[in-house]
Formats: sequence, C-alpha cells, structure tokens
Amino acid sequence: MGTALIYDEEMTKYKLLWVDPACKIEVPERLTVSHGALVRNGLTDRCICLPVREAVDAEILLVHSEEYLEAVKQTPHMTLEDLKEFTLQYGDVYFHPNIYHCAKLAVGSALQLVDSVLMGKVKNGMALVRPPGHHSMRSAANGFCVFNNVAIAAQYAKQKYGVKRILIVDWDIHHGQGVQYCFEDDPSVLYFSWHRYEHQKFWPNLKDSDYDIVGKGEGAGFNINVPWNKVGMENSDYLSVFCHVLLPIAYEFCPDLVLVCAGFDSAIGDLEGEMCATPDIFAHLTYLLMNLAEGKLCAVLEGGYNLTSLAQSVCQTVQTLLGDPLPPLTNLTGPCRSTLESLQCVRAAHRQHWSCLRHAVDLPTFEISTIRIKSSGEENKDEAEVWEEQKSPEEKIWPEPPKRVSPRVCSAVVLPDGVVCPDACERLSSSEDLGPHLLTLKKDFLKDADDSAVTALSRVFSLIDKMKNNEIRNGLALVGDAAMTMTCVVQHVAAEVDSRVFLVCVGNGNIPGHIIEDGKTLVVQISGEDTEEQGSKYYVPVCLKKGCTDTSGFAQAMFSLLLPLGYQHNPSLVLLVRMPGSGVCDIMWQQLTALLQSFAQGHTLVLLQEDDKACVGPTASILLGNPAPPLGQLPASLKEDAEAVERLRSRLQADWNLLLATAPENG
Ligand SMILES: COCC(O)(O)CCCCCNCCCN
Ligand SMILES: [Zn+2]
Repeated sequence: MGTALIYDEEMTKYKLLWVDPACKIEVPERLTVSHGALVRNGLTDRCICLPVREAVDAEILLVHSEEYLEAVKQTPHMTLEDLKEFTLQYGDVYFHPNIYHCAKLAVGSALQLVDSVLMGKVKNGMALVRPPGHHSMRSAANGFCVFNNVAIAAQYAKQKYGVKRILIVDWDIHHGQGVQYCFEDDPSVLYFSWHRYEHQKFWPNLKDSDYDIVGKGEGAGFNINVPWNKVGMENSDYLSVFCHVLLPIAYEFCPDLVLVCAGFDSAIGDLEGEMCATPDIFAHLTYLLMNLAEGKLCAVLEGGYNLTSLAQSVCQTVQTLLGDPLPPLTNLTGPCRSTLESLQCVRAAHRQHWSCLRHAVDLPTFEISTIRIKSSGEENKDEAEVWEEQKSPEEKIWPEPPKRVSPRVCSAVVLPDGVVCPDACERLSSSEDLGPHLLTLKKDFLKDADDSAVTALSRVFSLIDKMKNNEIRNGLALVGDAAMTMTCVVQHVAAEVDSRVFLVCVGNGNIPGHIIEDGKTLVVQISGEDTEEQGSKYYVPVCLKKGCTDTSGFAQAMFSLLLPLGYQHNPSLVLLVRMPGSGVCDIMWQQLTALLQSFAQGHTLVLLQEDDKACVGPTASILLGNPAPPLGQLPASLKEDAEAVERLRSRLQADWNLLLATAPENG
C-alpha cells in the first residue's frame, strides 16, 4: 500500500491584507515551497495524490459551535474593514474573503486522508494544508487557525469508523491548546504536545500548557505537555523526549490510529521556534511512530515559517512515509539540563497514570515552577538587556539533509536448501568463491565445522558486503549455529576501519569478551539469565525475571535502553540475533526488528537458528518495510525488571547520556 499526498493550490489563495506583525509570517508560499520541494525531489510521483474536498457543516460541528461556524460563514461577504473588525475578537489570526473556503478545504483534506487510511486504500499519508488548525477552539479562531483540522479528523474517525483509541502527536513548536481543550476529558484520544514555553513567557502564555496539566476526569493522563523552557533545543532533546516519554506511553496506550499535528517551526532556522533540531530529525520522529497502529499514520501540516527548513522537513517526513531508509543522525550530544528538568517533571506528573513510568521515575526534588511574568520585570531591566531581547535571532545555517537512497534490493536472504525464500526477498546464491578472509577464519573459528557451515558463513559475509555497498538494505540468514556466526560476523566487520556494530542479542548465550574490547561493537543482550556479569560500557546485559516472554519488560528495555544506546552508538551495521529458545513472542520480535531499522540506514542483518525457521516469514515481512502488528495494551512490567533496567541506565548514563531522564541533583 502506498502513501497519500493531499494538496491543492486553492489553499494558497488567501493572505494577510493589512499590517499585523504577529501574522505576517503565515504566507501562501509556505504551501508552494513545500509542495514544490516534494515535486523537485520526485516524491509527489511516488505518492498517491488524492483530491481535496470541502468539509461540510456537520463535520466542522464535530468540534466547533454553531454560532462560531455561522459567524465565519459571513466572512466571504465582508468588506476589508468588516474583516479587520471581525478579526479583532480573536488573537493572532487574520481573516480574508477566501479563508473560509480554504479552511473548509483544510478540514476536508484531513478527512480525505483519514478516509483513505482507515479504508485501507493507503498505508499512511500527509496533507499539506493552510490555514493550520491546532490553536482554534470550539468558538474561537486563534494563532492563524480557523477550524481545528486534526481535532475534527479525530472526532470524525471515532464517529465514522468507531476507532477506539487515537494518538495525536503535535511536534509543532507551539502548544495546540485547541486540541488539548477538545479532548482533555476524553480517554480515547491521547494528545501529546511539546512546545516552546520559557516558563509561560512564550505565546500563548498559558498555564494550561505546563507539564502538570494531564487531562481531567476520565481523561486524566491522556494529555501530555512537554514544555521547552529554553530555546536552542537539538536533535538529542527531541529524541530523548520520544524515548523516555512519548514512545513508552504510546505503546502502553496502543492506538488504532496516529494523527500528527506536523508543524515544522520546531526545526532550525525558524524564528518562531528558535530551536536547533535539523530537518532530518523529522525522518526519525515519523519513523518512530510508524510501528504504532500498524502504520496507520496521518500527518497534517500545522506551522513552519522558515521556507527552507520547512521544505526540507516536509520532504524528510514524506520520504519516511514512503519507506525510504532513514538518514544517520550524527553528533547526538545528549539532552540539555533544561530538557532533563522537563523530562523529570513530565514523567513524575504522569507516573500515576502510566504503568511504564510507575517504577522508573523518581520525583523531582525541584519544582520548575512557572515563573509568573513579573509585571514589574520590564521596568527594572537596563537598556542593554531590553535591546538584547529585541535583537533578531542570528541567521542559522545547517547542512542540507543527506540523500536517502533506497538500494535496488531491499531484503536478501541466506537459507538452507529446502527452506522457501519469502516473497519479495532475494536469495543469495553461493556463487562467490570462499574469499581469502574465510580461509583465515576457517583456521580460527571453523576448523571443525563442516562445509555447509563454511558456505553459509561465506554467504553471510557477502550479505554484509552488499549492505556496505548499499546494494541491499538488509539481510536475514538462517544458520546452523547463530552464536558462532554472530562471533564471526562481528570479527569480520570490526576489521573494517570505520565500522561500528550494534549487536542486539535476544535470548541466552555467551557473548565472547574479545568482541567488545575495541569499542566498535556495542552489545545489548536481553535474556532471562541472571548473569552475575555486571556488563561494561559496551556490554549491556538486560535480565528479565520472566525472560523474553515478558512483553512489558521487553518493551521497557527497548525504549529506555536500546533506542537511546543505538542512536548514540550510531552503528554502520545492526546485527540482530535470535538465540534458540529465547521465548520472545513473534510480535515483540517484529517490533524490535522494525525499531532497529532506525539505525545504520536500515542495514540490519538478522541471524536465526535453523530450528527457528518459522520466524523467517514474520521477520522478512518487517525487513521488507511492512509495519509490525500491535503488541496490545501493555500491563505494568515487573517491579524488579523495571528496577533492573533503571540500575543499568544509571550505571551507563555517564557514558551514554541519551539514557538520562532526570536532572542531576547538583546546582
Ligand atoms: C497552528 O498554527 C501553527 C502555529 O502553531 O505555528 C501558529 C503559531 C501562531 C503564533 C502567533 N505568534 C504570536 C506572537 C505574539 N507576539
Ligand atoms: Zn507553530
């Protein structure tokens, strides 16, 4: 199934008709440059372009009041003066004779997207719309928004398709208070928003945007606010919030549909956000949401005002929806202190609502209380300081996002004769002779192995070489001895100059010490075996009380350990090994296989033991880019497992600071 793209140039046909500094950034070019970049990068040709339609009254009334809709209906016939007058009753928004028409198209676009995804016509999609929506409220326009496109889409999905649980992720740099108010007492819609806040000093200056606003009544816990109290946030800050807040809760919630308020003013270069995250971060944020709801994801454009970073961010998002390999994220320096304070406060505020946070969170010893805007504040500032604040933020520059090339072959497999090659996979023949490296290895490792083992290993090595040359994206091998093959592979790859292996070993089995000496291989082993082994910087033994059958414990280790470690190690190859008798369930295995494709541009090599041949099909399905099935709503993990993971994190976080989720005690 493909990716839908919804866009119509009609939505460019309204603009600000008078002087208003707060609104001048919301220009028609936002849509034309975004769509133009998609065309230029050949992405529109790869999408299924769906027509827009106008929303009808009944759809708009799913969220808005009749009196508000009636009032907006009058605007097409208004004179310029009437429009100005009409606008005064709302904040930071403007009206135009054609904006009502465009607002109906923006809602209609979001609904077309929901229809095509929920009817199974497409896998996922994006709607490029304006006016945006997430600030508009039941009876008020606000922040460039007239109708709340995504909130209406959520109500529409519930009403028309009986969708039980919807996750809304709002990565726009402003708080979508309109969405929050719409669903604050509704446990079927989990709303997550991060937003520039600066202790309530940033627009819209609401106490309601702070981390301790978690929803009301039945909806308590289903509203997550992550305030950014400083500007200049980077890729590490965004990733740590996904790993330590959004993903654990989202998997526990187990949504049937994911809607994204895709605002790109959270990218570098945007003068509203003043953040430093680069456009390629949206490739990863999108991907990390694509294994929820079996990939049913609808992204709807919200903000984004730097036309260069907006266009690049939109392309990064659509390329990921299309299934292209993810770009490597380099120099992840870890979250800043302000982020750690926000992380700790948000996790503490939600610990009573989400079992994934219950054992894992220590309460903040500080309160990053909202520093009320001191009315006297301005007077006692000296001249220079006031000037300093008005100085426009310096022009930011950033590298063009790297090209993301899909290899000719997605998945290549090495299977014993007699095992059927899964559809759409390419079987690797053993045409290659036994390369010279093998003969040495034969001496070292395989002296007593039979020829079939040597042949299999030579084919596995050629899988790796083809990944290195980007001829194939990923590979799967069914071998006689997974542990031995794993050791040989690590040895083989570690011999390369700038190679780094991320070895994820599921199940019991001995990891030879020498493969982690050179710091090029990071090993995470998830098993049920309580090795006395304390582990080291490069060897992370996760021991689950009930072993790998415990989905909650496994999921917790995946998000709060495996993801941060993988991102920071930034490997050139991911080696995923399923040891015999691991007990891991297929769906958990598939979720893990999917998640690991965030790294190494998708160059994942999966090793299965021969008697696990039943896993070949399910594993190949994920390697080919199909979404992993849902794990179901996750119960609490065992207390001792959560504590074990926490002990590991606190031991490792000095070396791997993406693991951090609390602010250090000292000042
Ligand atoms: C959903 O719309 C997308 C958006 O969130 O980017 C809208 C931002 C409105 C920003 C208004 N600035 C007011 C400045 C007052 N001194
Ligand atoms: Zn915004």
